[in-house]
Amino acid sequence: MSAPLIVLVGPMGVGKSTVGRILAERLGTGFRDTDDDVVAAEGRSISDIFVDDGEPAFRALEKQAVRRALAEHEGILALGGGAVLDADTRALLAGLRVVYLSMDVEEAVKRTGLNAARPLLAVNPRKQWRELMEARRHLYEEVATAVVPTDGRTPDEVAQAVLDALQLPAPTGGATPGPRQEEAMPAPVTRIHVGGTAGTEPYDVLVGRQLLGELAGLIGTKAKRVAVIHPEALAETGEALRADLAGQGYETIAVQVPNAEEAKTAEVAAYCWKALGQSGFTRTDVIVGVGGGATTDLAGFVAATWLRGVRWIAVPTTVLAMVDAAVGGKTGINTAEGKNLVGAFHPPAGVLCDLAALDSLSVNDYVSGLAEVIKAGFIADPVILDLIESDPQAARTPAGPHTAELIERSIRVKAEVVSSDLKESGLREILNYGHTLGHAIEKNERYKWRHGAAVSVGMHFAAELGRLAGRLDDATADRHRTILEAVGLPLHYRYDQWPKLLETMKVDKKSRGDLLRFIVLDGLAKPTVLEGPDPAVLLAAYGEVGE
Ligand SMILES: NC(=O)c1ccc[n+]([C@@H]2O[C@H](COP(=O)([O-])OP(=O)(O)OC[C@H]3O[C@@H](n4cnc5c(N)ncnc54)[C@H](O)[C@@H]3O)[C@@H](O)[C@H]2O)c1
Ligand SMILES: O=C(O)C(=O)C[C@@H](O)[C@H](O)[C@H](O)COP(=O)(O)O
Repeated sequence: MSAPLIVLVGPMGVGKSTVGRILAERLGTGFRDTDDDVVAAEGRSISDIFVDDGEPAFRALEKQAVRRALAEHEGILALGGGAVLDADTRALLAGLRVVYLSMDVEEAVKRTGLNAARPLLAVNPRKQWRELMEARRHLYEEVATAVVPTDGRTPDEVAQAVLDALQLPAPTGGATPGPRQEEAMPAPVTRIHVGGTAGTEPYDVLVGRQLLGELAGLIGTKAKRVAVIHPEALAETGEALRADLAGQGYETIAVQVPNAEEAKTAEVAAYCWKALGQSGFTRTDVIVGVGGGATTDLAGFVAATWLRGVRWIAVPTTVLAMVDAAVGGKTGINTAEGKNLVGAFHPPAGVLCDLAALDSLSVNDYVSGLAEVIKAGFIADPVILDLIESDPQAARTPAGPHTAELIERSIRVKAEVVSSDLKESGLREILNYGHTLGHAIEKNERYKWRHGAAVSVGMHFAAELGRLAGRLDDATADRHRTILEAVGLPLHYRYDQWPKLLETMKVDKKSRGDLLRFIVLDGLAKPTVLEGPDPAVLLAAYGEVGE
């Protein structure tokens, strides 16, 4: 992976571009400016972007431009004045030679004045400058390996001061080697392969950080248009992705859909189809679904149905979507009669699980995703259960010591199953552990419960059913309660709702005619099907769950 030789940060007007060009010339390397990148990608000035779209929109574009430039550029890189406001950007600068070019307020007002090309200083420059610097100075200092004052110096003198501060001699020929290359190691990426079955293409699930650079490669060169479908909560991310892809030459649209289950409706699917139709989306074009499982289920379904199937890429941003929803090609929407009743098997062309996305999840949504992780533990990989039980509190946050391992292990479980049975003709049914009752609870709650919470209650029920049916030992059945409770997932639901839940379970996708079918365990990691259980056993199992 490449890294810039020197990164220049500092306030607007300090001379990063002028000094950067001089440094590039002296060091025999190239110069790049992320503000220029944004302007080129958008075809508008920065002032216009601020005025038309607002500062948050500009910051999102800037963040993508910085990320891309850091990954691609080996010379001198100047960042926009506010780039360091973003915590992810600051993290990306760790280990690089970063020089903060500073200047005092008098010099700043002299240099910037009422320059309309600098939108943040358009009114009362002296006061605004002070406020800006109060907010930013410590951030420049945080990322800098050297601070070089520019007051009273010519650009040539500043460039020399930078070389002196970094102890970099200007070479007599050729470029100076990149900075501390052994320290700027690429972040590890795990690649989990999903085999193609039933005439579908194989694909990979990538787990790591800074993965969005992989997107264009997955979209490929045959696509002319890309539609980024994202939920309201990820408006900034969706727009940043769209702008990044636009900067790479694709015609792009961002399609914002409601958060969570409200997106999984025929009306929202129709809204997406309309957006595709109006943009002239053809069979070679590509949909990117970025968001939680509800969004990836919808985006995949829209991809499956538009022109009878176009390629799509999943960018899951919740634990649940990474470990389950985005992998395996089950796409769909809900109807008034039940969960996921309309859908298609339509695998993605690739899945990018960028673990950094998890940092903005609410605890509730993070923990909800653990239900599917725990499911993978009970049906196939008990090491998952051991890891969670070793510190359940730590497992509740993305900062926990086993986050990446838990996610990767769960994806491997899913990948192995769907690689051999895409269309759920047998083995795949085991992934529905806890879902028969779980889906009925979701419907009963009009989808106000998170899927993971409902599946948690459903797994408790399945464990009790397995125990009462004489299949599951007490220790493993009890382990369901302790682990689910330890991470803060629910075990119980309203007892009086049983008749309604039973009715809904009759239209579960595993039912055959009037025969109810459940996934239960014959023992730890030994899932099996329980067909047509005695109604009295069902009720007794629910007796343990109902309250
Ligand atoms: N297709 C499958 O195989 C499969 C498997 C499991 C679950 N699912 C489906 O997945 C859905 C549940 O997915 P989920 O638990 O991810 O919920 P979700 O998609 O409803 O997301 C939960 C909330 O988090 C928001 N969000 C998403 N990413 C965020 C982020 N990084 N930061 C902040 N907020 C963020 C969403 O907008 C939403 O409001 C259900 O519809 C379920 O049926 C499908
Ligand atoms: O991938 C599967 O197969 C699953 O069953 C995974 C489940 O966790 C997921 O909730 C899935 O959407 C359920 O599918 P459904 O066919 O029961 O609607």
